[in-house]
Amino acid sequence: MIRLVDVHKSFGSQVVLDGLTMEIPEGKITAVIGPSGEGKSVLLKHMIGLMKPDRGEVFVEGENITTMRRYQMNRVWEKFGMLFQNAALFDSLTVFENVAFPLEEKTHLSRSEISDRVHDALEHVGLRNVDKKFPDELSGGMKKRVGLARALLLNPRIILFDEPTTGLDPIICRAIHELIRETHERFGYTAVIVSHEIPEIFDISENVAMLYRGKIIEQGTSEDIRRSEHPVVRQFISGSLEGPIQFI
Ligand SMILES: Nc1ncnc2c1ncn2[C@@H]1O[C@H](COP(=O)(O)OP(=O)(O)OP(=O)(O)O)[C@@H](O)[C@H]1O
Repeated sequence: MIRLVDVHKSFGSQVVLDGLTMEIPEGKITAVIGPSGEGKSVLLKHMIGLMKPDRGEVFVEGENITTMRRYQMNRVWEKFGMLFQNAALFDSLTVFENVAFPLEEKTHLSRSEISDRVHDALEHVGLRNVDKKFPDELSGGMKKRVGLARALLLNPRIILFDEPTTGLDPIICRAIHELIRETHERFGYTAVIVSHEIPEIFDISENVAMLYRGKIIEQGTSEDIRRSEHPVVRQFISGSLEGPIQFI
C-alpha cells in the first residue's frame, strides 16, 4: 500500500500538490485522472520518491520514505517497476538488451538464465522475433510492450504507469490495457496508472482517483466515479466545456 498524507509541493510560486492525502490499495489497479498539468506525474514521482514533498509524508508498504536517504531508497526502488510515457527505451540497445538491462544491473544471473527470463517476459507481452530490433524499428505500441516487459522482469510489487497509451490508436490502446489487466492478474502487483483514456481506463481499474487543484477530490470504484455528483468530476468525465473547470 502507498499512502500520502497532507503532501504539499510547489515549484516557485506554483502550487502543484496542496495538502494531498490518498491511499493506493495493495494488489489493485488504481487510475489517477485529472486535467492536463494538474500534477499527475508529479504525484507519481512522489509515490516512488523521485520527488520529495515540501511538507507532508509518503509511506510505501508502511515505511516512511519522506526523509529517506539515497542508499535507503535503493531498497525501496527494488519494489517498483515504472513504465514512462515514452517507454524510456535506450535507442542504441536492441530490444533484448533493453529488457535484459535491469537483470544485468541488479542480479548475478548467468547469460542463459538472463536470456530465458528476457524471452519469457517478451512472450508475456506478446512479442516474438524482435530481439535484435532497435527501438526505432518498432511501432509505438510495440515500444510500450517492450517497456512493460522490462518493468515486469524483476517481478516488482508495484508498477507505476505514466500515460501508458498516449499517442496510440484505439485498438492498440485497448490491447495495452488488456495486457496490463492480464499481467496484473497473473503477477498480482499493485498498479497506479495515470491516464487520459476516459472512459476506457475505467474498465480495467478497481479504484479511480481524481486530482484537481492539488488534491484528490473524489476516489472510489469506476462505478462510483461514473455516478459521481461532484460537478468537477462530472464535467471532466463527460468532456463538457461547461462547468467549473477553467481552461484557456
Ligand atoms: N521539475 C519541475 N520543475 C518545475 N515545474 C515542474 C516540474 N515538474 C512539474 N512541474 C510543473 O508542475 C505542473 C504539473 O505537471 P505534471 O507533469 O505533473 O502534470 P500532469 O497532470 O501529469 O499533466 P499531463 O496530463 O499534461 O501530462 C506543471 O505545471 C509543470 O510545469
